Amino acid sequence: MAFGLSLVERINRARADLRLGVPIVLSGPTGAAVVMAAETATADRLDALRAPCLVLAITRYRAETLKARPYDGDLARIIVPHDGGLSWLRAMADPADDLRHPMKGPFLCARDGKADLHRTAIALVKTAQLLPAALVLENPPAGLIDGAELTELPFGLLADALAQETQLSPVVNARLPIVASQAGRVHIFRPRDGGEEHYAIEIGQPDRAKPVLARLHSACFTGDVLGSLKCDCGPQLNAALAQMGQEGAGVLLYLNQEGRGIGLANKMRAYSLQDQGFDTVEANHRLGFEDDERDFRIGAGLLRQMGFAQVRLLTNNPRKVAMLDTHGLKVVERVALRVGETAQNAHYLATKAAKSGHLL
Ligand SMILES: Nc1nc2c(ncn2[C@@H]2O[C@H](COP(=O)(O)OP(=O)(O)OP(=O)(O)O)[C@@H](O)[C@H]2O)c(=O)[nH]1
Ligand SMILES: [Zn+2]
Repeated sequence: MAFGLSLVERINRARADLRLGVPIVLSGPTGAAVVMAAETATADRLDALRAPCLVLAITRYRAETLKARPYDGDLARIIVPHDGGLSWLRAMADPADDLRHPMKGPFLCARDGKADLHRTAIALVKTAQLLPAALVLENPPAGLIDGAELTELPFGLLADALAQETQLSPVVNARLPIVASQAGRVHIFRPRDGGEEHYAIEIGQPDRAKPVLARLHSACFTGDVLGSLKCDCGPQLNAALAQMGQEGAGVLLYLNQEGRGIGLANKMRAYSLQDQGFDTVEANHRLGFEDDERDFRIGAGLLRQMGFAQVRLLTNNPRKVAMLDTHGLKVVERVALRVGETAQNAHYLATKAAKSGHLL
């Protein structure tokens, strides 16, 4: 069975399928369910799935915006109406036109039976960085999936597998002199689950026996690369590296968790909603996401793997401090990082302080 796929490998295949618009199958002892991401569904595949019990699973945040009943607490199961076509589906998943077409209901929401399968379907779609909305057809007719060669996942093992801490392996490291320091070194780490690679920029040779000046920086293409004035990421990145350069030692983790973990496409959807007047937290919620979808365990794991046990953490985000503390890193000091305030990001920073607990 050398070529038999492990669960992690199958989950990754499923993720790629969902991005392609290909359905996947979740199977358990009581039967199977077909799952397809709303964002990438095609008209013919939606028609193939059509049945009276076809459900669109969305998170409670999206349900609140749509005024649908989240009977399952954290999610709602909306029965797909018989005339609900692709444009209905897209409008349910994507809030871009909510303001132009505010009333999409009334909706019929399922409340019988369990929602575990739907919860897992949404979690899978999220990890594919698609809009968090999934079509779920339980007990599909045999003819629909037989011979279709769809990726099949054992439903019972999925929730645990998805919640597991990402294991990262070092790939390579090489010297990289940068403006902040001649003694820079970039390390590349690759997750064993086929997900995003993450990077560590080590400045100097930090003493592993002492607290290291550290930053967990989340990727921000718009801020780090383009010099966006909507956030403070670019100046924070440069200021953190500059301080490490001045002190002669430090480590900056560049975590590929763009858009607080929702991916660049979804972040730009959030920006488009911000253009309609919503703040950064409201925009995430209207899309159906939590305000922060990042897994900070990745940063903790990387620091531990690099031999660090204590940090002086450059951040204004108390959640980062708390997460490191609970995952084996002692934060001996929080070092404030307040740079890059502009007229354009004042509201964004104020929202993070008011709603996400950021320290001023
Ligand atoms: N979803 C979403 N993500 C955003 C928005 N603005 C910036 N980001 C992302 O937010 C992340 C910024 O994270 P960090 O720089 O770690 O900031 P933080 O959590 O405020 O913590 P500190 O900077 O350490 O204080 C990056 O991944 C950005 O891409 C936004 O309006 N919506
Ligand atoms: Zn940014």
